[in-house]
Amino acid sequence: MDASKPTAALFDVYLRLRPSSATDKERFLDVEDNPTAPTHVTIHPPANDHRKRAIERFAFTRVYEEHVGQREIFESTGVLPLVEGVLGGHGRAGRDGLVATLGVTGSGKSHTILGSKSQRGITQLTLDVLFQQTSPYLVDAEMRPTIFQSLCSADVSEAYLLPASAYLDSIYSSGENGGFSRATTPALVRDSARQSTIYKFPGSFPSLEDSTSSGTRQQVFDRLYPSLAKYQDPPPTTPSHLSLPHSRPNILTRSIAKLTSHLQQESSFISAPSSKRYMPRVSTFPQSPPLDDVTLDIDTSAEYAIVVSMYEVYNDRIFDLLAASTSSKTPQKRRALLFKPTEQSPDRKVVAGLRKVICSTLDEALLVLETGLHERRVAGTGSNAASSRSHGFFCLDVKKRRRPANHAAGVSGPWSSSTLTVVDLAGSERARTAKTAGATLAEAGKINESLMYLGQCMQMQSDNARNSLVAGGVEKMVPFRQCKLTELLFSNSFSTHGAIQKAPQKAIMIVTADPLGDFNATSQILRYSALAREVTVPRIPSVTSTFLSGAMTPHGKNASGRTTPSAAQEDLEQALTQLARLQEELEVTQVLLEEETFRRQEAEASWQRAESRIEEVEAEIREELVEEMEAQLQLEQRRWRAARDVEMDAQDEHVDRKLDLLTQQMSIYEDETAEQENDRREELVISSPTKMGKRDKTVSTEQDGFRDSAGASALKYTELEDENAVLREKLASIERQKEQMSSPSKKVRVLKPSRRWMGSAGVSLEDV
Ligand SMILES: Nc1ncnc2c1ncn2[C@@H]1O[C@H](COP(=O)(O)OP(=O)(O)OP(=O)(O)O)[C@@H](O)[C@H]1O
Repeated sequence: MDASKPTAALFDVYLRLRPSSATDKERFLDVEDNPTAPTHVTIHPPANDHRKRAIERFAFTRVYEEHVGQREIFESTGVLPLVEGVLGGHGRAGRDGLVATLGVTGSGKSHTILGSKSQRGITQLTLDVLFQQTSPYLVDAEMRPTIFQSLCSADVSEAYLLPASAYLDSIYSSGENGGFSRATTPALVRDSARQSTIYKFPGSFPSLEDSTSSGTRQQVFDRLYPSLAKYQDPPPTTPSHLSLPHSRPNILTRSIAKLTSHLQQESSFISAPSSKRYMPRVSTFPQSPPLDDVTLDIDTSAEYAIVVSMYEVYNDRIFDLLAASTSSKTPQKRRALLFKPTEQSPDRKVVAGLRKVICSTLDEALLVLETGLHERRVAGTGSNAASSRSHGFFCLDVKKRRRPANHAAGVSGPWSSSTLTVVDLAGSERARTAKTAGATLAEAGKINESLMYLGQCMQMQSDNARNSLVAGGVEKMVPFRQCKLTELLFSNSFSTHGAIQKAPQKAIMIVTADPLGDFNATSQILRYSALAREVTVPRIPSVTSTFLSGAMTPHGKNASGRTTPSAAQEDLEQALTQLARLQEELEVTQVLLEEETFRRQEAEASWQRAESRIEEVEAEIREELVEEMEAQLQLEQRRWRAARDVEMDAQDEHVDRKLDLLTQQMSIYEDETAEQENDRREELVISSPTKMGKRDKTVSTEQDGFRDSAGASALKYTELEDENAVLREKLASIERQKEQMSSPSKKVRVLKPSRRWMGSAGVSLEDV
C-alpha cells in the first residue's frame, strides 16, 4: 500500500493523533513502527465488538503521533510550500492553497488550526510567516488612496475592502456601547454563566479585562502594541463606525459608507439569539511556538498587500464573520452570501460580497482574526465544551504586483491575487455521544450531512487515485457540487479554461483522531479520508480462521515482506471490505434517520403551533369584524335619528306657524267687535231727549245693523270652528305620530307647540 500521494489525488492527507485525556479507555489505533516518518495506522475493533469487524490498515501521506507539537505540524505537513506558492516566486504568479482539518468532534481540529491560549495554530503561524516575508515589500493602502483604490478595483469578488485601522476602530471604539457581538447557539444562551468561562473559543486569549487594573492594562497594552495605540481612543465627535485614525482619502469614506449601508440592508437570516456584548480588545497573543528562522522564496521585485477575510458555512449557508462586527446590541439579521461567478471572475466561483480587511502588521491581522472568531458559532456539547457548530474559513489573500523601479515616475503592474484558505471544519458527531438536542442537534444534522458529502468526495478522489495507477483505469467525477462545503473545498482544485487561466489549488487535509476516542466515528472518517486502505487480518469467527488457515497455505511473501494473500483470502478480504462499506453506509443512514425523525417531530410541532395560531387569528378577526359591524350599525342609527329629528322639527315649525296665524286672526276679530260695541254705547249716552224719537229710530236701525253684523260674526265663527276642527284633526294625527316615537326627548318636543300656542286667548292646545 503506497502512501505517497498519487497524481490524481486532490489533497495530501495527513493524520494527527491527539493526546487523550481518557485513561480508562482501550486504545484501538496503532501507528506503524517507523521512527522517522510513519505513514500507516492500524485499527482494531473493540474486544467486545459484536459485529466482528476486520482489522483495517490505512495509509496517509504522513502520520503524526500524540507528542508532535504545533510547529512540527506546521512545517512538515506542507503548509510552508503552500505559503510560498501563494506568495509566488520571482516572476511567477501565486497559486491558491488550502489547508483543512477533518475529524470527529473533540479530536483536535480547532487546536491544530487555531491553537489554544498558549499555543499558536496553523493560521497564526501562517500569518506570522506571511508578514515576516513580505513586510519590507508591503504597500501602505491606508495612507495612499491610489493604492487602496487600485486594490479595491482589482478585487474580483465584489468585496468591501477597508484598512485594518478603520475596521478595528469600528469594533473597539464602539465597545462601550456593546458594539460587538458573538452569534451564539441556543445552547450558549441557555447557559450564559458557563459561556463566559468555558466557551472561550480556542484562539481567544486572555484579555486585559481579565487581568489587571485599567492603568496597568493600558501600560501593558502600550508596551505590547505601540503601533496599535492609535486605535484606543477614537475622536469622540465622529460616529464610531465611521471613525478613521488619520486623515482619510475620500475613497475610504465612500467605501465605508457603502459598507455600512450594505449592512443596514442585510435581511434574510435571523441569527440565533445572540448575546450582543462588549468584546474587550485582546491584550496578548501567544508567541509559542516561535518561528523566526523561516526563509521562503519571495519575489523581491514585487510589492504586496495582505488581505484577511473570514466566513463560516452554517446550515449549508455562507455568512461573513467580519460583517456583523458593527452590529448593535439587538440581534442582527445575517445575510447569507453567494458562492458564484462574478463579472470580473466569470469562469471561477468566488464568495461574493465579503468584507475584506487590508492588514499592515501581524498584530492587526491577529486582532481581525480574533474578532471573526468571536463571531463564529460554538456550543458546548457532551463531546466538546467549545464545539464548532459551523465550518470556519479563514482566507488570507496575497495581492502582488510589479513594483516600479522608480517610485516617482514608474508605473506599477496590475495586481494579481492568490488565496491561502485555512479551514476548520466542524466535527462529525453522534447525537447519542454528543447528547445534543434541539437546535444543536439540528446543526449536527447539517454538519454530518455535509461531512458525508465530503466523505464521498474524498472517497472518490482516492478511488480515482488508485485507478490512475492502473492502466485503462477510469477517473470518475468528484461529486463536489452536492453542498456548499464541498463546493468551497473542491471547486478550485481543477484548472480553469476560461479567460483567466489559473493553476488548480494545492490542498492539504489534516485528519485528527483520538486513538482512545469513539471507534465507530473515527474508523468511519479514516476509511474515507485515507489515501489507501486495506483489510489485513480479518478478525472473524474461528470457522473463517479455520477456512483461512486451510486456504492460505503456503503463504508467499511480497517485496515488502508482507504476507501475500491466497485467492480465498482475497475474496474474503473483498467481502469484508464490502461489508465494512455497507456497515458504514448503514451507520450514516442511521444517523440521517435520527436526524430526519427529529426534523419531522420539529415540523409536526411547528405545524401544530401554526394551526393553533391560525385559530387564534381567526377568532381575533371574527371579534374585530363583529365590533366593526356594531359600530357601523350604531352610526347608521344615529344618522337615521338625526334625519328624523330634522323632519319632525320642520313639521312642528309648520304647525306652529299655522297656529300663530289662527291666533292672530282670532284676536283681530275680537278687537273689532269690542270697538264697535263701545262706539254704539257712547252714541246712545250723548244724544238729547228731543232726539229720543229719532234715537229710537236710530236704535232700531242700529239694532237691525247689529243683527246683520252678528249674523256675519256667527258665520265667521262657524268658519273658524270648522277650521279649528281641521287643525285639531291635524294636531291629533301629529300627536299620534309623536306617540309612536319612543325617545323621551321627543316627548318634550311634542309639548313645545302647546306652550307656544298659549296666546292672548289663553287657550291651550289641549283645550282646542
Ligand atoms: N494535540 C493536542 N494537544 C493538546 N490539546 C489538544 C490537542 N488536540 C486537542 N486538544 C484539546 O482538546 C480539546 C478539544 O479540541 P478541539 O476543540 O480542537 O476539537 P475539535 O476537533 O475542533 O472539536 P469540534 O469539532 O467539536 O469543534 C481542546 O481543549 C483542545 O485544546
